[in-house]
Amino acid sequence: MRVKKGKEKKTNDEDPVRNFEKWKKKHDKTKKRTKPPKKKREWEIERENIEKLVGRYGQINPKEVIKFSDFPLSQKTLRALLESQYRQPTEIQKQTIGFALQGKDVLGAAKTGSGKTLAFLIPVLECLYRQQWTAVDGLGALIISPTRELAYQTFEVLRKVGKNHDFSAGLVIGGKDLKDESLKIHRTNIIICTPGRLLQHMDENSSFHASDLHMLVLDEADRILDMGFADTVNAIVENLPKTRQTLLFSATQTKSVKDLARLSLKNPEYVWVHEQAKFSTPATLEQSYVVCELHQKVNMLFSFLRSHLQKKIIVFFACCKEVQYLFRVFCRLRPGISVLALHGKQQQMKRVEVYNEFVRKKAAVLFATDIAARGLDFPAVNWVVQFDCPEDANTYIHRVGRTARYKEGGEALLVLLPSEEKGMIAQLQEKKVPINKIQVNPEKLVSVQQKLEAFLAQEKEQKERAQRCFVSYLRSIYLMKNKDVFDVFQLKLPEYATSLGLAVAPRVRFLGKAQKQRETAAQESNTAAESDSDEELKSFKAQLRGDSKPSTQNSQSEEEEDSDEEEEDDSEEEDEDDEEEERDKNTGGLLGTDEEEDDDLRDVDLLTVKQKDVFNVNENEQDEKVNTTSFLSVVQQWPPQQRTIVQDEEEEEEDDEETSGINVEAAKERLRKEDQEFDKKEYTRKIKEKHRVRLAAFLVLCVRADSPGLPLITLGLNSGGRTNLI
Ligand SMILES: Nc1ncnc2c1ncn2[C@@H]1O[C@H](COP(=O)(O)OP(=O)(O)OP(=O)(O)O)[C@@H](O)[C@H]1O
Repeated sequence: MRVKKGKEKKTNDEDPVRNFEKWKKKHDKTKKRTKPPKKKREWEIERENIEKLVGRYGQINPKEVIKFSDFPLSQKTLRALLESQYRQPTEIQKQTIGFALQGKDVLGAAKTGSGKTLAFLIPVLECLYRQQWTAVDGLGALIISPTRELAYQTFEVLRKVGKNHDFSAGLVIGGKDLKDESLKIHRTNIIICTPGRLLQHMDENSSFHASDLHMLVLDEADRILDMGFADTVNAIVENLPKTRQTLLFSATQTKSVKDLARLSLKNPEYVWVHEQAKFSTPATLEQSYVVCELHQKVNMLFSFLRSHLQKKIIVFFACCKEVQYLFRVFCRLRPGISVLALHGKQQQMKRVEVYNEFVRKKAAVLFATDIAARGLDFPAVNWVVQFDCPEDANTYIHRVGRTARYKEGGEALLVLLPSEEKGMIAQLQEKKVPINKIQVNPEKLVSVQQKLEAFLAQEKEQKERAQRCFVSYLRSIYLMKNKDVFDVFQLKLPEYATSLGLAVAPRVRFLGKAQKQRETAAQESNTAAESDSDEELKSFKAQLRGDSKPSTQNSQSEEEEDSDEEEEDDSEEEDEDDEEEERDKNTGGLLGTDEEEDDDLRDVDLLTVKQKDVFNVNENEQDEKVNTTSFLSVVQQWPPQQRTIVQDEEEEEEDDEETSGINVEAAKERLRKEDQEFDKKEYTRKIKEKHRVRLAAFLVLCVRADSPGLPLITLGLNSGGRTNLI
């Protein structure tokens, strides 16, 4: 058996064909083992992915896009969008992202709240991703925002949607040591900045260079221009490489936006999403206006807040001093809802704090100047109340744009003086804003004047604030360009002063001067009409007439004079703002809960709305007429007969306690005397204060130079969204 086996084996080994087959098999195996298929490196895969994406750019058809994933976007961006709950692009995003990916310049205009921020952030991220941009490549994209708040907000969105990328991003908005910022800027890939600060870096920071910049974004271009940054932006644009791509976004199409577009864009694609739209404001926004005498406005606002305790409301005012004063007194009046204030005289950190607090709160009222009007995205705002008439229809549109954002519903109430109604409504009509006239139920109107008088009698500082509020409001009206809407001489000043709690209207020097100029001009124009034969004299008088109008220059000098004074107490006021808010948190803000049940009922009650379709939008509602007479005949009474009606008993008692020790008539008399003395003392005080403030400002500057501030927060947008302060 053994021999046989051995024999067989021998025979096999000797077969050359078999041996060759065996050898070949063995050799092949070895070969495979020694040379595994080549694994592609990460950057190669990325490059292939990029090539595939770019290959699809030409086929983008906005009409076929439903989800973000229908765009050829990187996985890193798509994942972040999904994680941030952005699934379907809005119209402006659908229509602009394709062009921007293809490398075209874009001029995009769309209603407020329509999603313009993502329309430029996605292309920015994709542009740098395509270039495989890294930290060492420096500045690749620049986003210019009109205000610090908007820059901050855009930065927050960028952190969300860019978290899977490895780019660094920085916020350059001023307020911090330039040198410190300079060191970080050149290592930052995406900079979000305000125009003034950026130009300062370009001018003063030798290490700043933007020679490799790929993309420039001008966000809220209309606002940038309105704020007087046209020259600054032009100077910035001149310093940037011509090869860059530029995206310009605006909520409104004005002539100056088109001028800027001509200067900064090359053969742009114009995307005007709502051009054909019937209305220029979101369809989900319900808009109304009410005509109210100036001296009833504070009462009206208080009554409004009392009937909307569970809502999130923004109230827009004409000037900072008005916000400062009314914020304080409203905190003390305890409307039953948390009151916050946001205005330009607050320091940056404070503004960010207030912004975040209002974002967090479910029900609160934010008193704000137009600083909050554009671009700021506060979630779930139910109401926008325009306590003071906006400068123009565009400002109106921006203000109301703080509510009814991204398919949400919202309501807007515009408060107009009788003298403002005709001019402003005509403007809104022209701008395709559907707005209905409504009226306030006079029975539900609560008068707070006695309480204000009592506050002012108790605190001299409060009285001075009321006086500054009075003067500042008049100045803001006086400075308005559109005299068809804003006529300061039609305002009833004594009544207005009383409505703020002042016994006597403060003297307003610029109004006195303007009044004299008006009279002179009127006389001269009469004389001119009589002597129309003398051409030379006529033109001279025409010149005089021109001079006599309240010119901006004149008013500016007044403004400067007063602004010195205004700045005096800023830091002081801010501290007090904090204190007052603290007090509010502990008191007034808590009152809301009791009122929850009948909130909606009162809402209906105060605005017993006899809606009138001013633009004949709803033809079948035409028979509902507005009846303003009953309301006005009651509310114009003086002294006011009404006392607070909408109050719970507990509070009524508390209020009585608060005011019971005060004889209001005696207090008024005392105030009157004080006011007489006030004018005399004012001049001396101002001079002293100016010296004090200059010294204080100098000290503050010295301190600030050492203290850390917000502005340059350079963040790595790397995976996990870690925040790296560099
Ligand atoms: N595709 C989307 N899906 C869901 N929500 C979105 C989308 N795009 C934007 N939003 C949300 O809509 C709101 C408005 O967006 P954004 O602030 O970009 O509007 P905007 O057009 O810039 O407004 P404004 O002109 O007032 O600045 C934001 O809360 C944003 O998170």
